[in-house]
Amino acid sequence: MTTAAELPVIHRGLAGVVADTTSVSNVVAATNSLTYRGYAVQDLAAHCNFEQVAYLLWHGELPTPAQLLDFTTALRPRRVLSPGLLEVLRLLPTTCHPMDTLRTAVSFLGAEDPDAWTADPAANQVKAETLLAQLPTVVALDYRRRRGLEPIAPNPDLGFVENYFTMCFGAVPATELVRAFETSLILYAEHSFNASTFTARVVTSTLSDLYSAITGAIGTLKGPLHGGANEAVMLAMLEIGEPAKAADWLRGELAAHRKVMGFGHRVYKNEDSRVPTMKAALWSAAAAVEGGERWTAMYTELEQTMLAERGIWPNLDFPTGPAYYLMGFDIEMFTPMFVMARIVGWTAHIAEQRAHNALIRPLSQYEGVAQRPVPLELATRG
Ligand SMILES: CC(=O)SCCNC(=O)CCNC(=O)[C@H](O)C(C)(C)COP(=O)(O)OP(=O)(O)OC[C@H]1O[C@@H](n2cnc3c(N)ncnc32)[C@H](O)[C@@H]1OP(=O)(O)O
Ligand SMILES: O=C([O-])CC(=O)C(=O)O
Repeated sequence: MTTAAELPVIHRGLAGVVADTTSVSNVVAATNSLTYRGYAVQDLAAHCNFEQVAYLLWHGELPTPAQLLDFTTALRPRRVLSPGLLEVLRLLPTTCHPMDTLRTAVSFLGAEDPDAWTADPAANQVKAETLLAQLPTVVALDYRRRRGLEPIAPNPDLGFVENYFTMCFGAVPATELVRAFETSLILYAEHSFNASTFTARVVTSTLSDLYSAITGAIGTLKGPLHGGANEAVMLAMLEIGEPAKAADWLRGELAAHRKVMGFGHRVYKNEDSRVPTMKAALWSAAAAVEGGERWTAMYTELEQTMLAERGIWPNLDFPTGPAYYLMGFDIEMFTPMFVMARIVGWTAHIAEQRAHNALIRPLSQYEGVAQRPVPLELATRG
């Protein structure tokens, strides 16, 4: 018989477990810091565009101007979707969540790619870049088809952010909104062993293909305890309606023992390293949109009340929710837009997992009924 002293230590939710090494990014909770390949994310958000950051995460170094030109010249024409994928998207019900559209699109791209199973790092890098190029086209097309609008073709002459806005709305909005969106993509691009990245690494650890890993990661990100929180934040803000009602609403949620989406984090127990940068971007976006101060005022009320009541800080999904709303995006597109950025982190981790693979398979402590025979009266064989 196992004594209490012999029972293994169980790390529910793998909390506090260091599962492997990584050189992609470093989250340091003690100092609220996040670096991508050694660069502070705040620095990257201040000085780089999203395509530069994607290059950095994939290749380990920021691109020289010539490397950046080569990279974007190769990437931008690949935004066009195949006829097969367009047909699949046409067949999807408009009632499904856009994350289901995206998950199905990636799964189909895997089915359509005769080389999907390759183990060649260079071939998988090309696939990662194609996903970065094509996912925004899928999200924008899905947004428009739900409204009965014709798709707007991608424009290879435009940068990532400008092209995405144009495919959605036919125009590029005010500079403050463009900058806020680019900031959100940079901040969302990577965050070490979060649940969706870990999913991608688990799938990859079986030597399955990149599309399967990304399909699993999209399914994981969709949940409201992870990426789905950015949608839940805005739905809550709309339900609250007025900043003056925010504090009472929040106290009511806590009294009812409900989680308040956009607050708390598994790793950061003080402030999420990315929030001050995204909060500043939200404030600047709000100043550029009529009525924007309603959402910044509500942000402040909710943040202050949560800190006073529970000492729990907002996470990145808290400022991105209202920022995306101010940019005019439908709420159900918020998590797909997180995917458009995190595809970079996921595929960087898939490459790293493949390069130093070990099958991911933890143990469990059994607590079910003790071993017993099949009752003879229920036996159908033997
Ligand atoms: C990009 C991202 O994925 S960031 C995360 C986005 N997710 C959310 O915003 C969802 C809301 N937040 C949460 O559910 C949690 O904070 C998580 C899942 C993100 C992290 O949670 P964990 O590390 O597992 O901590 P856990 O959920 O156990 O919380 C610890 C305590 O704080 C409380 N708590 C944590 N977050 C919240 C919250 N958002 N609202 C209310 N209470 C909270 C818990 O109820 C728990 O209290 P208890 O000890 O009295 O039971
Ligand atoms: O790290 C986490 O657990 C969740 C998160 O903030 C992210 O994935 O960006």
